Amino acid sequence: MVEQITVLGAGSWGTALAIVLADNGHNVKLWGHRPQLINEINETRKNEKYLPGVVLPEKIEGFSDLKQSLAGARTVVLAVPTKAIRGVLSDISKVINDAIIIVHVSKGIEPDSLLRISEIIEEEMPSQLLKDVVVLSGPSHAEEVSQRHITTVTSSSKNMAAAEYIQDLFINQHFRVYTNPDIIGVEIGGALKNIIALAAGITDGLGYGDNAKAALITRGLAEIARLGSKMGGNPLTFSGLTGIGDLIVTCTSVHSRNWRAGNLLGKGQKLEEVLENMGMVVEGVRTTKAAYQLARKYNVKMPITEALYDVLFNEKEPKIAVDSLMARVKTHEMEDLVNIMENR
Ligand SMILES: NC(=O)C1=CN([C@@H]2O[C@H](COP(=O)(O)OP(=O)(O)OC[C@H]3O[C@@H](n4cnc5c(N)ncnc54)[C@H](OP(=O)(O)O)[C@@H]3O)[C@@H](O)[C@H]2O)C=CC1
Ligand SMILES: O=C(CO)COP(=O)(O)O
Repeated sequence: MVEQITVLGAGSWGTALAIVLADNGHNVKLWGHRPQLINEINETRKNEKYLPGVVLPEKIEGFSDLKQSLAGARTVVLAVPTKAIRGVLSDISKVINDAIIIVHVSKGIEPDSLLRISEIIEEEMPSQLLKDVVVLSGPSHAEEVSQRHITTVTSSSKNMAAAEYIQDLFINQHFRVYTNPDIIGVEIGGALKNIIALAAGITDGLGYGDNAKAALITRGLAEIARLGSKMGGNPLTFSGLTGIGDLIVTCTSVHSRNWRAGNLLGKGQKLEEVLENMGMVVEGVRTTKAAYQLARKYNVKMPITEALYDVLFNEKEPKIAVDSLMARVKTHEMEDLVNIMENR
């Protein structure tokens, strides 16, 4: 069935997902807060800053007026950086009258409140305006999705019927969507992989090789699963697309902004300089702060996160942080896994 869907956020991911939906025959209203970018989208069928060279299908119409973009919307895809989410939700609730399904695609955790994005949505939206919250997450760089390269993601919600509805809207021959009822595990995996990608960029920037990256991916997964399971996620979710899958793609792809930011840090640039030059969101920085706080709250060992926290926020030299990780007290590789399985 052809639907009308609103995508909020005209950056790389919002625009790439609008393409998937338009390819599936849906009418897509793409909202961005900068009128100049929206004019460019409508007049040239391009979004050169975020997806250079990609031609946007005619079924995508750009809007800079939020109320107009939401008129008649039943399903709304929220594709803005996590730090913008509360503001955008508050604006949405002022301009809609009927309940909507929100599909969020952002990867982060809010520092201090330590809330996952679906929890922020439930907190911020009046309940009579919110039908369901679904998260769509997985190994999916916008650059490749916009070129119809094969991609797999996961749709998750407390309400499996809603997760399946979103699966149906997005799935096609090159964008395969699975479902998973474990929204906690899906959101935690998607958010925390950015921390490990920053660390992988740092080790690459320092000149270490593939062994270091493999170590980060596997030991990173151990600490993500350790925290995520304590928070109520299913340990098996971390071996799926939104866990190891997203870790692999983000730690190894030059498309990753988190990996690129880490790489520049490893080469000696300062954090402020790196973020200024990126021009796109690097979610892992804020999420490192949140994960550091979560590790303390849940009393979970997260050595990679803690080492990165010191590099980002305590001016620790990346090389010294790596050296201290390697000099930690020796331990049993599977200790974590045994504990996770026994605690369930
Ligand atoms: N890019 C990717 O491959 C993927 C990204 N994601 C996630 O999607 C989320 C969005 O990332 P992505 O699209 O890549 O980020 P980008 O940096 O590419 O784009 C972010 C967009 O959000 C806009 N924006 C920033 N602040 C606000 C605000 N207060 N109100 C409205 N719009 C705002 C930006 O506008 P402006 O131009 O003014 O800065 C820009 O259009 C992130 O959480 C990311 O982790 C998930 C999967 C894949
Ligand atoms: O989440 C992503 C791929 O799955 C995008 O990662 P970056 O934000 O690091 O580019």
